[in-house]
Amino acid sequence: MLREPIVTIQNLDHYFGEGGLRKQILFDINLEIYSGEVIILMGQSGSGKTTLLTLIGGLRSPQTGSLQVLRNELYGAKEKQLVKIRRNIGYIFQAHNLLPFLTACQNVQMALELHKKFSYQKAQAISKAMLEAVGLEHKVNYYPNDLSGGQKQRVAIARALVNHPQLVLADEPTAALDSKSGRDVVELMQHLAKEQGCTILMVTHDNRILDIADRILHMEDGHIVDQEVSI
Ligand SMILES: Nc1ncnc2c1ncn2[C@@H]1O[C@H](COP(=O)(O)OP(=O)(O)OP(=O)(O)O)[C@@H](O)[C@H]1O
Repeated sequence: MLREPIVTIQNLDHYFGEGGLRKQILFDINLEIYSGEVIILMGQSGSGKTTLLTLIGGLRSPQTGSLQVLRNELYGAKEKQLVKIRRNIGYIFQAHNLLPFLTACQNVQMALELHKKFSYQKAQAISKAMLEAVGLEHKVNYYPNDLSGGQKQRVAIARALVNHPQLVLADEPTAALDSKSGRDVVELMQHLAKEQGCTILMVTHDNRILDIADRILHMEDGHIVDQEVSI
């Protein structure tokens, strides 16, 4: 069976700054990511991992080359198109970015309501089910400040996956967690992603979770220098 890439990157460079301060950050990135893959992106601080992740996520615009995500070309795309593509991507960041004045359930529900396809009651039921899937059925009405770091990150995972996105981008999702919670959180992401058939691209410095990846990409000074495929 021919696998179709859901991300195709060709000759992508990226620069920050203007005039004399202009600095090249990414150099001729070429990459294909396939449906259902779990990919880990590693590399030293400043090597360009987050820049690449935010480009793929439509959070900044490509300046050169070609970047296709979920069959859309992002190079030259208008803000409106980028917003539409972002709705099909789940984001998980190091800081969970939960809204402190909303309960766990309301935080998840908010992501669903952006799609406006469900009634309030239906959205609430789906959000509760998602929190149950991440093992937080007893915490649905808790506020983020009353949850542990690992629990907050689980809520963030529930929020990222509740819309069944085809692509999940995670930037150091375990950085704020102890090793046991970190491991639990990525195993949960991997399990839910395989269940939903979505692709995960995760930036991490955490050597303890490398075994969950199908492929590991190494970045150095803005270049992808090496790829390892897990057996
Ligand atoms: N908005 C920006 N303006 C100017 N320079 C930036 C900007 N964002 C990132 N950079 C620079 O681009 C380079 C790559 O940053 P990036 O955050 O992509 O690296 P990273 O590999 O994710 O690093 P880390 O592991 O520390 O998060 C760094 O030198 C950084 O200082």
